Amino acid sequence: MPRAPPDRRAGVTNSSDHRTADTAPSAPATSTVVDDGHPEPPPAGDHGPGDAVTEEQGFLTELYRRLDALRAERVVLRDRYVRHSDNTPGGRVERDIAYARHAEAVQMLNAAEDKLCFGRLDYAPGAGGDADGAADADPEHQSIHIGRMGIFADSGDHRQLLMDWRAPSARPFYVATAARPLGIRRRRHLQTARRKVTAVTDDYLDLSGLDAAEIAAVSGSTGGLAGEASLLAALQAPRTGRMGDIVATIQAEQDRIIRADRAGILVVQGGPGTGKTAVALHRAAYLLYTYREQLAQRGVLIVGPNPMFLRYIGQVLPSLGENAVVLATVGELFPGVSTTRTDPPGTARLKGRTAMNAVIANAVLHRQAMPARTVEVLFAGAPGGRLQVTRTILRNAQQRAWQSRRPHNRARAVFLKRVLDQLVPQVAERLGRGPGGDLLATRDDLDAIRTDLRESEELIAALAGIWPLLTPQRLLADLFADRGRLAFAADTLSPEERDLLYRAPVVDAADPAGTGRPEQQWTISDVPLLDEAAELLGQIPQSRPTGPDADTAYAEEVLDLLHSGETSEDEAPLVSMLTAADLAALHDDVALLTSTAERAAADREWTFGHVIVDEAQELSPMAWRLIMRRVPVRSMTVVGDLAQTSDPAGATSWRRVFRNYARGALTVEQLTVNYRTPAEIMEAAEPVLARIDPRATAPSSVREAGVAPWHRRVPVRRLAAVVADEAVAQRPSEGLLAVIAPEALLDEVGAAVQGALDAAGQGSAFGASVLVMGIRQAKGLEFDRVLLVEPTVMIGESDRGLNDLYVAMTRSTQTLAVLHSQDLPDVLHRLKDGPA
Ligand SMILES: Nc1ncnc2c1ncn2[C@@H]1O[C@H](COP(=O)(O)OP(=O)(O)OP(=O)(O)O)[C@@H](O)[C@H]1O
Repeated sequence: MPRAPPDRRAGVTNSSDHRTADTAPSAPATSTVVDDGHPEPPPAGDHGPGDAVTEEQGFLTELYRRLDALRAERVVLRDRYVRHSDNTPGGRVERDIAYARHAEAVQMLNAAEDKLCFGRLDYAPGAGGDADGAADADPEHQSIHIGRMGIFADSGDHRQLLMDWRAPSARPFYVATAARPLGIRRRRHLQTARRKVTAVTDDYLDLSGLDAAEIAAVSGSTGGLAGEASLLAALQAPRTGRMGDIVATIQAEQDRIIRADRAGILVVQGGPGTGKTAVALHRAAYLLYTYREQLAQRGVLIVGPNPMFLRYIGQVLPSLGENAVVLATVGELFPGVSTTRTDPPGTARLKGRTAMNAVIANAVLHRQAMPARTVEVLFAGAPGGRLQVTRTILRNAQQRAWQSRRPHNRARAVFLKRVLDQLVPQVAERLGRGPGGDLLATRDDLDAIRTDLRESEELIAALAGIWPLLTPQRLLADLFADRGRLAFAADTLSPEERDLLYRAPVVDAADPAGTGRPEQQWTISDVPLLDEAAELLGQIPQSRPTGPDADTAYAEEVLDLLHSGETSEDEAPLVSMLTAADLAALHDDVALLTSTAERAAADREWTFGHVIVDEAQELSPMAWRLIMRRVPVRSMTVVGDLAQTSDPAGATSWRRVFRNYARGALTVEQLTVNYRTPAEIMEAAEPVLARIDPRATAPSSVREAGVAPWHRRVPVRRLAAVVADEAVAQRPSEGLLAVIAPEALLDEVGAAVQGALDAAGQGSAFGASVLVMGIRQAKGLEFDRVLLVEPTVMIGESDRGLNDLYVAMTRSTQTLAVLHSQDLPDVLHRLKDGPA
């Protein structure tokens, strides 16, 4: 049963009762539906019954014919390149580039197959060239069809058959209203199934050309949300576990966010189901289309809360023909580490604090601490057969290394060089001094001594212990496993806080040193710390790099030396003309052979052209530091809901989160219409939201489900069994049922549900239609039905338990039932009594 939201076109406003010209009541709409057995009155104006569908079917058939032809052409071109190569390196590169280009085009054409065309704009008479996009319209019919991609006719004039939804000319399809028709007379929504038109709905935006009878015929019909019939059909459809695109039904204010300027940080705050994820993904597609040159090279990074969520959204961009995107959780943002482990709440909160910067910087400093007394090293050429590596020598070298301002691993070269420089005269002493007190050693003698010192294993081993090469993993594993190191590095933290960081080393045969096997212990909150450590440590210089890395490494090394004043004069002119990127670019032809997304995902220092963060409220301040390093241009879209924050280190204010990053370019938008959760469930969830934040307003639901959410109390010993029976009873024939339970009950409930499904002969596993999960996995997802178990325990499991309850309640698109043995939390008083 459709239900009008308070402001039907206002998906985004700054306050719920704010109306602008854009949100004025829309024009009437008429529908023609075929093949569902319920034809509605014919559209007024241009067509008789069924004419519209027939007309559009003719167009669609022609369009698919063209799509097939384009695909066939591209397949031929692609396959020709598989066979073609002149077998020179240049020829192979040319072949691979051409192959990749044609393969990508084929992929894009394949992706456009479903719902290729979903709309049409007819321009008002005289609007012609003035109307936005009129120049692209069919000159004869003054109309243009809108779809997933741009397609031109094969004929000589290369007439545009289909306009890409992202083109500026397609914009009126999403934003034109009766109050602001933008030169559009009629907007038509097409519903299609495979290659067949199933329904056509028209909005008349400019009634001036119609006579009184025509106006009467088109008035009094549905009106309201743009493309209401298509929208409601999409919203009512059973869920598949994969998010779909919304290109056909984007609402005006969602469109404003999708097409917002690329520069700066755009924060989209919105309650559950308001389309934040959908909008963020379509914005990525829009940006990749509009700024293709820049973004195809640098790529777009999308950060989501967990791997299940990334799988859920993973199809949306490919279905829009876009692939230059990296999807990752925070646990995957440090190449070489991939973790879903979490820390206990207190530890996670602490590791998320910016105070950890200083802890890590101190941990590095601790590894550069000089010994308390002179280090003696066996060396045959030294007086007495021992080198005296004094504290003065070491301190001088340490100072020079610090002055170089290089990260630890690269400053080490400066440190070693300075120590050697100071040891050379000590050895040269053996050759004696002249009458004036000068060393007798010649320049050649000094060079030979330096070489001997450099090759002395004893000396190198001694110095390696004083200024060791370190990976971020080694630094952190050593820090967490050693209370002494923690006491030095975390001196600003309390002893209790240091205890939270301490992690007893895992000792096993494969790790005799007993410092643990960090790769098995990393948690999501460690990942930003590893990244911070990587910044301070720098890469470990490769002794003999090969391939493209060799050029980059060499160039960087040379440039570093130049900047630190360590170069000899004859090196300077050469390097001053080059950047590291210039040198690395010599090998770009090789790099091209892997996709932007693959290269970006594997490179910690990769910077993206745009970064999108979903469920952004969950990120800690340390995680934000990591993300900001990936996007120095600060072109970002951040979507989230402060009322849904679960993470103990998560956000409570957007302005606070971005205070130090936005450089004045921060925009906060609100979404206020809930497309997912039915009104009955939102009503029951309102007191929960009011308890989380009394000032917050729940988003208004776009529809009702016709079923009130309910609860039932059962004895504790029967809880799991009752949940299981209910899951069997409610299991939908199409769509998904989620059982969301507190972590403490997950195993028991999971086993009971599994057993009941088996007993009922409904599949060996949960199959596709019943899922049992905790709140962390449910984040961002949606299901047709939700069974919520023991809310009181859920609330007690976390500092942000009420937020978790709010998230769990709002995952459903149809029904919600709560089963519990403990008292129902008072915030759930609006739930009806369920069946006994
Ligand atoms: N304009 C639209 N047309 C069709 N479907 C839409 C539209 N906007 C949103 N939806 C649908 O509404 C549902 C909720 O959207 P989405 O998951 O993006 O919301 P959200 O704000 O990210 O939710 P949450 O914060 O609760 O995770 C999805 O099924 C999405 O496809």
